[in-house]
Amino acid sequence: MADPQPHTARLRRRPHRPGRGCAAAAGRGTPQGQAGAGAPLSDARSVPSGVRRARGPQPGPAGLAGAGTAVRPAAHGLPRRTVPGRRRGVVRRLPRTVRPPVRLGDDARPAVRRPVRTRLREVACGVRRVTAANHSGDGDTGGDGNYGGGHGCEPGGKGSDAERARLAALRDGEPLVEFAGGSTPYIDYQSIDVLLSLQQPRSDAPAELPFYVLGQVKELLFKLLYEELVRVRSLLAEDEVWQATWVLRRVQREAGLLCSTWDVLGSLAPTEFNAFRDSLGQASGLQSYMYRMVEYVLGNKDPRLARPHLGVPGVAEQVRRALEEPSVYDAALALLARRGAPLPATALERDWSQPYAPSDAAERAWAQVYAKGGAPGGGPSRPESGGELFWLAEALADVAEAMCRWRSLHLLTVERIIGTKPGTGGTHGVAWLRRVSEHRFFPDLWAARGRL
Ligand code: HEM
Ligand SMILES: N[C@@H](CC(=O)c1ccccc1NC=O)C(=O)O
Repeated sequence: MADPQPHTARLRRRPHRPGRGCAAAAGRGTPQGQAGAGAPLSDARSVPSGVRRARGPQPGPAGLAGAGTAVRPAAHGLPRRTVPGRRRGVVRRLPRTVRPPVRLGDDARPAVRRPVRTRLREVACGVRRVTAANHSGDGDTGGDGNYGGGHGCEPGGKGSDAERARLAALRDGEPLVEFAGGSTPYIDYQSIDVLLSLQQPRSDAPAELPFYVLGQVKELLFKLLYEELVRVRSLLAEDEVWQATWVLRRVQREAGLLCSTWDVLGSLAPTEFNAFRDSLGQASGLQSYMYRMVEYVLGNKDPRLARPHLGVPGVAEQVRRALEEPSVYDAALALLARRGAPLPATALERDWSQPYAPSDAAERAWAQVYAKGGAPGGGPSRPESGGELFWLAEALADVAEAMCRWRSLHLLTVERIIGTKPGTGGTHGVAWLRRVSEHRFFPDLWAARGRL
């Protein structure tokens, strides 16, 4: 069987040695003592290879809560206060030093909203919760049905069908337009003001805003994918195969959404991108911890790529957990074993933080699933005949394919924009992306095709 995981296999043959060699970040800042040619820039602050020694405090709240609570250090490779630009001096904004958390405790709900910056600062200090509804519902609007109290429908609280029906009838279907407390329920629900304060391009180049916003959109989708996949893993562990399959159906669509963002980025002319590329310094999507966590939960475990995150308080713990926990694929294999597939212990009890080695037994097990699950004529069988594993296999294949598409589109778009130039993250660019896009999530599931 051809090795479907050239990347991880290569890593096994040639272990990473910190501080050796030099990155190929030709002309872009100061390389920081990287692994061999084409290896990405990572935090070279003497974190040894492996992931067991995280640096800094690690609050490590459950799930993703607390992600991004860190007060950020200066961007690598760039002076903290000035960002070199190509046109018109181009220093418009300073790098942010404060980020809001994703979720904090359910406390401290001030009745009046303060400016976003103040709130961000409070949030960063853990004083308040970003998503807390700030209305107390105390400003009665005098019976016109607008929020403000007296209707039992608190802006920050729960509504109900009956409540909404009463309100719509009372106002003859006119929208609610007055809200007490200096905010709207919409802002309060999704922290829209905070969200929309987080776009801070570093140059005046017109194409930087679309690049910036699309980058943020992708991060949100990575986060969503990660959370959904963690749920899939739990459902598989609980033998809730149909429910897991149902969530995977949605995950495929979410990954499709991720793919369509390349339509927009692909419209950037090389010259448009070059107009702000220097402002990026050594920042690279390769340093996306949310993406790394998605790769890990899907089962592509490469401990070396956790390293950039190990010095980031609040992030290190999450990345480490994603690396060390079983993946969705590990959970699927355990399920197959519980259903009688003869899988070796090496596939079922192993160090989850290490790359998965494709297995002939697993390949045969998936082939069995297709053989059993397929109705006469090759169609899917009915659930009661054990066909749920067939549906699961195809849902997993859908997600694997969607993620491969995302990577291929990335590769294609990058080739179109920067050609053969090195990446900002220290790699040879397209050559790195080509190699990582060869990886197949759930490799035995792909290999099983050759047996059917
Ligand atoms: C459109 C302009 C973009 C270019 C030219 C570009 C280029 C590159 C390059 C050259 C790499 C290899 C690492 C390096 O040396 O930097 C890379 C990696 C990566 N980029 Fe992009 N990228 C772009 C947009 C994005 C966007 C919008 C995202 C999504 C947030 C993204 C996510 C990633 C990820 C996750 C990796 C790591 C892939 C892996 O190692 O598995 N990139 N990119
Ligand atoms: N690696 C890219 C830059 C890049 O991907 C990037 C840089 C800063 C912030 C986000 C980035 N990518 C994903 O959103 C490059 O070589 O130009």
